[in-house]
Amino acid sequence: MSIFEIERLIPMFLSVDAGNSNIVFGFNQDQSDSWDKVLRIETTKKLSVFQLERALGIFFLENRMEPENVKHIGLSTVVPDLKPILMQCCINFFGVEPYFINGSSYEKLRVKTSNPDEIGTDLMANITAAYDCFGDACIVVDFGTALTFSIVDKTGKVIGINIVPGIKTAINSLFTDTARLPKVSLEMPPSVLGKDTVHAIQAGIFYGYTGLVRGMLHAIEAETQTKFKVIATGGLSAVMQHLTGEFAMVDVNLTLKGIQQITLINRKKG
Ligand SMILES: Nc1ncnc2c1ncn2[C@@H]1O[C@H](COP(=O)(O)OP(=O)(O)OP(=O)(O)O)[C@@H](O)[C@H]1O
Ligand SMILES: CC(C)(CO)[C@@H](O)C(=O)NCCC(=O)O
Ligand SMILES: [K+]
Repeated sequence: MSIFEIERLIPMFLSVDAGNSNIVFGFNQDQSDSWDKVLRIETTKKLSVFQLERALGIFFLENRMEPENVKHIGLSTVVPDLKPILMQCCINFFGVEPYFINGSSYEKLRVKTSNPDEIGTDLMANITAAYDCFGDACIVVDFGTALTFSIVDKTGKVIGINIVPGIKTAINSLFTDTARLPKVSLEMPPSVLGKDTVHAIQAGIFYGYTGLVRGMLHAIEAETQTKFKVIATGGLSAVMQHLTGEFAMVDVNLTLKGIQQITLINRKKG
């Protein structure tokens, strides 16, 4: 049997994480913990089913993957308008109807929330995967369009959420909401003392967000009198290298994992 024939037999799970900046398609070879095949598509206002199918088609060709191998799909979207487009795209391209994560998806989980219809499904995916990993009091810090903190006690109860403008969102808002400030790249400046406008913004953002994250974690631990395991995720966790000392773990695939876990628990019969 050739390697390609073997690959053809391996069933895959697809987690779709539709956020405000990116739609992430993560492919997982059943139950294993590898998310090495990931397609990111920018979340734009006029995204069509056709555009998504074309992007998937190219990705599958490049990676020598077969749409028929995808047997199960879990879908989380925090952009309501994307739901019908993504559902249709999955049905057309894979012939599979996705499991759509919503406020009723959490009943069988070990984690509990008192606000299932309001909390973002991406945050619940993060929380599910983090608690599955630690089984203890934990905080998920997600560096996405929004910078979020999801706080879980040792019993798995979600005891709080914090939402802050994400790092890129903050940089972009300085550019769009002022007359003279430029759009700057996400780079650590040479010094905290900004000597020109670009460095002034970069230093403000990098040192400011470092302090914000440390300050939030400190305030949460002080108020709850609890020591938490802290796990970071989100594309921008990579640019906050100087914060790694704060985290027990960094896992950029946390949301994809949680989407898979919530889907499999709900799809299991009985
Ligand atoms: N390694 C990286 N280095 C720099 N920027 C990155 C990296 N990976 C992702 N990004 C950018 O970081 C931003 C955040 O990415 P991430 O996928 O965590 O969240 P997002 O999709 O923007 O958030 P949301 O899920 O809220 O839409 C995006 O604008 C993305 O383009
Ligand atoms: C906070 C974001 C934008 C993070 O992606 C998303 O989870 C969301 O839109 N949540 C809804 C509000 C809430 O979680 O309380
Ligand atoms: K995200």
